Amino acid sequence: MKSKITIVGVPMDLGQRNPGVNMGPNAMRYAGVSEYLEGLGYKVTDYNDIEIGKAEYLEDPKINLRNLKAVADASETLGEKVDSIVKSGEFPLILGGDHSVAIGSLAGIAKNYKKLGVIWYDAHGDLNTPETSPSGNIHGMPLAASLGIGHPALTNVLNYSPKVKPENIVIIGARDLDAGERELIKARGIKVYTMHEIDRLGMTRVIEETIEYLKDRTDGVHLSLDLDGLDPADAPGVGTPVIGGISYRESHLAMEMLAEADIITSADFVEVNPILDERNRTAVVAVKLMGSLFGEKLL
Ligand SMILES: NC(=[NH2+])NCCC[C@H](N)C(=O)O
Repeated sequence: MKSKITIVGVPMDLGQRNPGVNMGPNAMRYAGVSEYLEGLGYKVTDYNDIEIGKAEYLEDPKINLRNLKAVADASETLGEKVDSIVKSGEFPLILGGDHSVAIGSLAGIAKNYKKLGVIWYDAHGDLNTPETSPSGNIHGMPLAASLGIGHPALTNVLNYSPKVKPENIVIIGARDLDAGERELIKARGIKVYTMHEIDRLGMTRVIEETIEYLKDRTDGVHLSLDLDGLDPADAPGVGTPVIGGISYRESHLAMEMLAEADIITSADFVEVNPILDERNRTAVVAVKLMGSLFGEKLL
């Protein structure tokens, strides 16, 4: 793991409809993210928040993409920032914001790798396109966009596409996949550990297999962790909760094993919504998971 971490806050809430997720970065700051990681021996710089535009008051009803322009603009800004962080040899830690922020993070990160791997830790696949999306919410589309599937304003951030290849992706925690997403997963051969596999195999084996799968085929691995991957009992402050999720402890185990294998080169933690939370619990969970990801030991 790199010894310097640069935090970028992305107060993005335009990729979905719940107000409050724009406060996610500050919720994690309030939970002490910088101090916590500094306590583990890292040099942490908080770049503060990138600028997010306004929700669109004039939407094009013909395209099923809410706030397309503002999300695309923010993705460009974030992409450039993240690219420069990677180039200066630091670990980019992106704090969301809704999951549409991953479009920008992946744009900036993937520029620096030939075969970037992605672990998508999430209840959802986020593999929708304007054609398949039941909601028009862009936070349900970032993984598809990064594969080069969807609207050009989202697939071509930083002027290249795709950012990742389907065979370099592992989705962990899926339990709410739309019909179009299931088709895409099958058609592109994306590796998915649904809750069913996690229950059957146990998290230990899921992560062992994930590491084994990604280790040789990739030259860097981005972890995109949506707090709704966890069970809402452990992470209630999210906009699209789905029951039957990954437990708090299983998630720590996953982070601990990833730390031990030392394969993660960048990360985003997204969808923390303090309005929907209970006394900032979900942000605290996020920060603790980061601790394990960055090597905190129980003993
Ligand atoms: N990152 C998220 N929380 N995504 C939720 C997506 C929900 C649903 N599949 C949609 O596309 O609208």
